[in-house]
Order: sequence, then C-alpha cells, then structure tokens
Amino acid sequence: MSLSCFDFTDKKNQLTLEEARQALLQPTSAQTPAVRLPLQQAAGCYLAAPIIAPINVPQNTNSAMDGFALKGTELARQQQWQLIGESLAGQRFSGKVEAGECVYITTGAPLPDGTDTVVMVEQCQRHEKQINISDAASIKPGSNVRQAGEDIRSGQTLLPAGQALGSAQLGLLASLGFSEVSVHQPLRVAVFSTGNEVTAPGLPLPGDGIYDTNRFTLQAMLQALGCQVTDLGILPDDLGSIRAALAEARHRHQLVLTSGGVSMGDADFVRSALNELGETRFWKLALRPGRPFAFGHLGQNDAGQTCLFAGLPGNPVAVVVTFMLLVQPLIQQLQGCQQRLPAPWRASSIEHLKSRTGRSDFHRGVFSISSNGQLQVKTTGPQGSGMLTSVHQGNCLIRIADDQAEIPAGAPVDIYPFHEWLPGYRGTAE
Ligand SMILES: Nc1nc2c(c(=O)[nH]1)N[C@H]1C(S)=C(S)[C@@H](COP(=O)(O)OP(=O)(O)OC[C@H]3O[C@@H](n4cnc5c(N)ncnc54)[C@H](O)[C@@H]3O)O[C@H]1N2
Ligand code: MOO
Repeated sequence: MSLSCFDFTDKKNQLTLEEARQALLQPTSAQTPAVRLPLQQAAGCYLAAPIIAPINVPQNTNSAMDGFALKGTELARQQQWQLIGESLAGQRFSGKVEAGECVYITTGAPLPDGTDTVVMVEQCQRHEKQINISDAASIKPGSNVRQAGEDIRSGQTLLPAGQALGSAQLGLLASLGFSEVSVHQPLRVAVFSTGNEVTAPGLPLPGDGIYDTNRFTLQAMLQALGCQVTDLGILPDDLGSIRAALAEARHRHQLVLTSGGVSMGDADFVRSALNELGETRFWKLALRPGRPFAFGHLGQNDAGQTCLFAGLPGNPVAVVVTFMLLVQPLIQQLQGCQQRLPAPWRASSIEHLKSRTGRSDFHRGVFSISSNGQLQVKTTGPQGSGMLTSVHQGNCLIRIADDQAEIPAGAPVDIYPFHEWLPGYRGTAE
C-alpha cells in the first residue's frame, strides 16, 4: 500500500505488522558509519567489516594436559622413557626429543620437536629421570594434543560484516590479538515519556498519578541492543512543550522514541508535534497491544541527517511489544546488523484463545515441553496491556494472526520466544 495516500482516520486501513515492518525498514536503509571501539565498549555492536584471522589459534601445537610428551608410535612397544627436560606454558623446551625420550609438559605448553602425544601424569610413575607407563599400549598416539590452528586458521574469515558482538565473539577477537574493533557506530537514541499523570520513580505519587515505567523498559532494551541512550525525562501533555523537546532532541540523536500521547485523546499531542516538525510515515497498526504507533521523522539534525521518530503507545506492555516487533528490527538495520529476524516457533496451544480477524493479537505466554516431547504454550493469564507482570511471567509472545478469530485448544500457533526477541530478557526465577 502507498503510505503517502494512507488514510489515518480509516479504522479498517490499519497497517498489518508486516506492512509496518516493510515501511519502517525500506526507506531508511542508511547505516551508521564505522567507528573503532575498544573491545570493552563493543558489546552489543555490529561488525562494520569482516574479521580475517591474522594468526592461528592456538598458535602452537600444545598440550591439553599436564603430563609427559613423547612419540606416540613408541607406546605400542615400550613402557619406559628417559626424562630429558620440561616444556612449560610460556617457556618451551627448545631441544629435540629422540627415540625413548620424553619431556615433562604442562597444559598449554608447546609440544617439543619429535613428540606428538601427551600422557597424563596420573598414568605415569616417575623414578628420578625414568618415566614408566604400565598400560602404555592402551594409549592412543596423538592423545591430549591440541593442533596449531585447530580452532581458527590464519587467513580464515572468522566473522562476517554485520555480526552482532556478544561474549563469545568478543572473546574470539581478543584471542586473535585485537584490542579494538571496527563496528557500526552505536545509534544515538533519545527517550521521552509523556503524560501529566506520569511521575518519575523516587518522587511521591500524586493521587491521580502513575509511576513512569516506559522510560526504564525502553532504556534497558536499547542498551541491550548496544545503543547510546539519552534519558530526556517526562514531557507534559502540552503541544508546545512536546514540540520544543522533540525539536531540541533531533539535533543530538538519530532516533527519538516517546511513549504515550499518540492515540485519539484530547491530550494526545505527539502526532501533531511530529507533523509540525517533520512527517508522519504511518500511524495505527492492526496490532494488539500496540495499535496506536506513529512512525516518521523529525526533520534534519545538525549534521544534515534525518532524525527518525517512533511514538510508542503509553500502555507498558504495548511499549514492550511494539519495541520487540518494530523498533528493534529498525535499530538493528540502522546499526548494520545482517542477521534476519528470527523465525517464530510453532507450538501447540494448551488453551482455547480468542481474538478478532483483521488484527494480530500478541498474548504473553509460557512455552514448555510436554511429557510426550511436544512444544506447547499457554497464556500467562489476564492480558491487559497495562499488566507488565505478564511480560515478567512469560517467556514468549503468542501470535493470533490477522486471519484467525480463535485458536482451538490443541491447535498449532506461532510463538516468539523472549530469549530471541526481547532485548535484555531475563527469565523468572522459577
Ligand atoms: N478512542 C480511542 N482510545 C484509545 C485508543 C483508540 O484507538 N481510540 N487506543 C487505546 C490503546 S490500544 C492504547 S495502547 C492507548 C494508548 O494511547 P496513548 O499512546 O495515547 O497513551 P496514553 O493515553 O498516554 O497512555 C495510555 C495508558 O498508559 C499509561 N502510561 C502512559 N505513559 C506511561 C509510562 N511512561 N509509564 C507507565 N504508564 C504509562 C497511561 O497512564 C494510560 O493508562 O490508548 C487507548 N485509547
Ligand atoms: O493496543 Mo493498546 O496498545 O491495547 O495497549
């Protein structure tokens, strides 16, 4: 559908999740530039260039155990060896080992010339310079040895451009000797909450107030995606204040997120401010929770770049769901992530689930493996979009698709596991 002729007042003409994703991702393919960061600051970032291994890992063929290094073919025909020296991790034995000789070796030390096998100390008896191995014939030549380059070969393309950097990848980079890495610049994202009732935690709660939840869920999710986040506090329901704050924020950020004030109420000014400063690309989704969701841009920032904008709904669960399904893929694309969105899993629904055709419902669910090994799912209970405990108690979203009015008990349903979809996910203690 053409977005320029999209009728925002037409209730039937809401974008499906897939249409919204397409609209979010296509026109905004520009990725953040490459920067070099120390490994300690690169967690969550995406590689700007492939990583080619400059060395073998391990560098040398070395011992996997503390023991005695010898020539493996000798094990079949003798039980005694002459100890001629030692090879320690960081201090190798530089001589050559001849027939009938062995060298004491510690884990990680390079194998001396003339040896290819390590026998663990537990399998040997030592008498001065003589080493006896009673059951030598049962030990396989080549045992307890790690070959040079067996993990990473010099010249190998180890990681592709666009790879997300987590603990394993940062460890691999360090193992190759890199102290810095070229990544796409973390996206600078500003976060506001809006609403006269919204109260900062730590302050007394007014009689008609509600504590601000969304700035904190949003910041945690953004940080887990490696973004550079600015917390810009809470804005009142006032067009002038919202417009001024957004106009200011666009100069130092590439993306601005707000929550609340994006629906149909008299105090919902976010879209008006968006239209005055820049443009609304789309608003309103066939999605629950998450129907009021505005996406567009706030005009250009100081560097002449367009500052993108997403106005998320106020309800705390709608914030998490729309972030997971829409904002996250946008951020990943902007930060240079090459990985595709994970495919949903198929699980059997334990419960009868109801929805309405023409929109996608996302319930919070708990998946598990049944006694006969089948993936099954049930909801967390009541599904109000203000009930954030449902996200804490769940481990997935259950999707009741646009063309489904119900899911009978026992029928298959798509689920979106939080460990793949919810940035910064931590499970319940159970
Ligand atoms: N006539 C209509 N009314 C509503 C519609 C609609 O389409 N037509 N949509 C409903 C849906 S669905 C949602 S979701 C909400 C979202 O509306 P807004 O984005 O304008 O959000 P608010 O009205 O400002 O707030 C909704 C709800 O969330 C609470 N809230 C807001 N910000 C925070 C925060 N930072 N932390 C915690 N809780 C927050 C707020 O107090 C409200 O209870 O609109 C429906 N109405
Ligand atoms: O669609 Mo609202 O986003 O139910 O919470």
